[in-house]
Amino acid sequence: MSHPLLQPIVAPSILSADFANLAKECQQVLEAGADWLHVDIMDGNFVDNLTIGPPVVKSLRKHIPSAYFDCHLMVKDPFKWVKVFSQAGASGYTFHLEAVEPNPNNWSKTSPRVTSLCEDIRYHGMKVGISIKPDTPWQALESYISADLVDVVLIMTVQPGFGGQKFIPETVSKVASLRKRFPKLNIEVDGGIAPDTIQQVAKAGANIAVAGSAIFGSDDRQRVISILKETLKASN
Ligand SMILES: O=C(CO)[C@@H](O)[C@H](O)COP(=O)(O)O
Repeated sequence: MSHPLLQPIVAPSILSADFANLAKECQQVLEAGADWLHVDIMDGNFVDNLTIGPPVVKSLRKHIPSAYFDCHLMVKDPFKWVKVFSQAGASGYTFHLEAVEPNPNNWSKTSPRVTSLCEDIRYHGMKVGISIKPDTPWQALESYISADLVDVVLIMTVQPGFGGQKFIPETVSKVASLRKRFPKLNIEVDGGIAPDTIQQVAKAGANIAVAGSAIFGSDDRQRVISILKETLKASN
């Protein structure tokens, strides 16, 4: 039952939207062709920034009942928020491997904590995502994907914490290795994704692109979304 989503998807990161007009901004990018809304949840602990919490997702869900809210939890304790985000209306719940298993020496093993978190997310009716930072090897995810515990893998192409950073090209080889190993896996990339960087990640095998500043900072959001989508389509 995993990987039912595999298709080109563009997910604007609402972190770069005008928060005072958030519902309108979300509706506008969806009308401009976006597939998902990417919601960056930061707790000022796992990363040095504080952003959106469950009440915001709940309000947005009320205004936009049909949207796919792709929630990216950059938080120290992702176990704590599963139920509350599910009740708020999150569609996908992506946590960081490094938050659950901070010791790199354990990344070659299967962590029962990671397994049980994946199961809990599914139990609460959300798609399961695991994210890794730029320096974390893709192999750390291998056993969870093989065990069919994961719907989406989120490869950070910048250090998590802030929008508007420069894309890290060294992350592209991780996408390529994952695609080679798992031809049907949903691979999402996030950070510095724009019309001038999408080509390399799409060619490497990413099928889901998150973009914040490139979309919300543009005068022609529809055009940016279309370039990202067409580039993903051409490579998938
Ligand atoms: O998760 C994060 C940052 O931690 C991202 O979702 C960024 O918010 C994407 O923003 P851009 O790099 O596209 O501006």
